[in-house]
Amino acid sequence: MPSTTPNAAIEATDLRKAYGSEVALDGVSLSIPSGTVYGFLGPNGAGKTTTMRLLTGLSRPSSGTVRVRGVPVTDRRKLAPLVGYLPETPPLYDEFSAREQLEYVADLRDVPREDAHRRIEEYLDRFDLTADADRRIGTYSKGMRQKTAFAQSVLHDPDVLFLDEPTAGLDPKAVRRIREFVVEYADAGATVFLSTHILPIVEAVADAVGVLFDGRVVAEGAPEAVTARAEAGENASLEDAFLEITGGGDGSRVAEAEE
Ligand SMILES: Nc1ncnc2c1ncn2[C@@H]1O[C@H](COP(=O)(O)OP(=O)(O)OP(=O)(O)O)[C@@H](O)[C@H]1O
Repeated sequence: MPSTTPNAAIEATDLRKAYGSEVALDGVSLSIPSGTVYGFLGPNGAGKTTTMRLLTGLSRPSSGTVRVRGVPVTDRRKLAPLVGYLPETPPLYDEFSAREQLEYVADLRDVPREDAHRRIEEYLDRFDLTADADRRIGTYSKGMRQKTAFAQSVLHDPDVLFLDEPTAGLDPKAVRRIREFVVEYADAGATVFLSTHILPIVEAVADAVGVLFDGRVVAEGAPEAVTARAEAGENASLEDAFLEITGGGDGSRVAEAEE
C-alpha cells in the first residue's frame, strides 16, 4: 500500500479506468503536496483528461481511490468548495454576459455576495474583460470565452485548481496573465494541477512534473530532474526530455517498445 502523505493535496492510488475494452488508465498513483504547481504532461490520448476527471470526481475509476485535501472525491458535497476545474471544453451559457455567468457561478458556489462582487470585478479587470463584461458570451472570441471560463474556475477560491489546457486560444498577454496567476495562486498555498502541451509554460511555473504515457506515469519529479534523467543530452529542454520519454523525437523509444 502506498503511504498516505499527511499534507498531500492530491492523493491518487492505483487508478485504473477502462472504456469497454479500451484501457485509458493503467495504475496511476500520485501524491502531490499542497502549494505545488504540478505539470501534467503526455501525448494526445495518454489519459490526461481521463485522469483529471477522476481526480475531480466527475468520473468514477474502474478501480483505485482519490482524495483531495483528505476528502474522498466520492463525497461531492465536501469536495465542491475545495476544487476548481477548468475543463478542455468549459461550460458557459451563450445567453449570459461574462458578468452574469460569473455571478451565477458565484451564487452556485455559495461565495458571499461581497466577496463575489469584488472577485468578479478583479478577474474581469485582470483578464481585460471589463469592457465586454455585459455583452453576450455567444458573441465572444475563443480567447474571451477561455478567460471567462478561467475566472469561473477560480471564483470560489478553491484549495486545489485543475487546469486542462488553460492557455488554449489565448494571446501572449493573456498567457502571461494566466502564468502569473498560477504562480501567485500556488505561492498563496493553493495547489495547481496543470495539464498542457505548452512545455515552456510548464518549465516556467511547475515545481514538479509527471509524464503520462499510455495510461501510466512514466516519469515524475522536478522539471530539471526529469529533464536530466531523460538523457536528452546537455542543455536539453523539458520538450527534448518529453519527446525522449514518450518516443516522439526520432521514434526510437516507440521502435524499442514494438520490438
Ligand atoms: N468516453 C470515452 N469513451 C471511450 N474512450 C475514451 C473516452 N474518453 C477517453 N477515451 C479514450 O481514453 C484514452 C485517453 O483519452 P484522454 O482524453 O484522457 O487523453 P488525453 O491525454 O487527455 O489526450 P489529449 O492530449 O488529446 O487531450 C484515449 O485512447 C481515448 O480514446
